[in-house]
Amino acid sequence: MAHPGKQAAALAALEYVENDALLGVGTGSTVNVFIDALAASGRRISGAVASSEATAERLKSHGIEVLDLNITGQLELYIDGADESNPALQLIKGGGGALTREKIIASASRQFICIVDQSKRVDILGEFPLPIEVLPMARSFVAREIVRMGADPEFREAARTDNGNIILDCYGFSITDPIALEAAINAIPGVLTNGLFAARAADLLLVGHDDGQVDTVKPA
Ligand SMILES: O=C(CO)[C@H](O)[C@H](O)COP(=O)(O)O
Repeated sequence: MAHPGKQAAALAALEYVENDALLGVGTGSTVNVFIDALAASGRRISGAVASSEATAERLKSHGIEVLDLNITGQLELYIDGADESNPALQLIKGGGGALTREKIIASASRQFICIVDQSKRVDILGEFPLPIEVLPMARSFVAREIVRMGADPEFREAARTDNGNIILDCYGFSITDPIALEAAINAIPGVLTNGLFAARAADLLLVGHDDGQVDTVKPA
């Protein structure tokens, strides 16, 4: 049973799904509730682009067709969770390691609705360690660059992304300018992407509370 706040946010997202929609679908426990609820709701969608192998498997298990982003073109709606959101709806994502595909699909979608429980809301991003997806041969080099930038990278042991890469979880970044930091980290050779969704923030945040209430939050 998912956390009640996650459950409430995921169910609220159903209201934004139109019949025959082509959806982008994120990754994680909140999204899993959304997928199961979507299937149970009887809403008919044309198909979905999945941000991870796990999400693709879950969608298929419900008989939802999984489509290739190269074929679909721009998507109307992307639904995904997050690890943190600030008032501008800039996010830290990647706790589940799917950040690169998530960022691609979010960027290829007209609207990005993010579903979280109340605990994910923060004033300043960075309490949650920032995940960075890195090509394996660049691991030590990128880690040294991150230390030079003032943070403390930790290799996520025994984890490989769906793209065959590794994750560095970075502690202690001072994220006062998320757009600048996102670009600076992405400029390090060997970095595929980092978990800051600042240049492409969410358009709407659905925040679920333990009592089942949901706040609908627009960027401040
Ligand atoms: O970014 C993600 C996966 O890469 C997830 O959206 C994020 O980790 C939140 O997960 P959950 O819904 O399980 O709390």
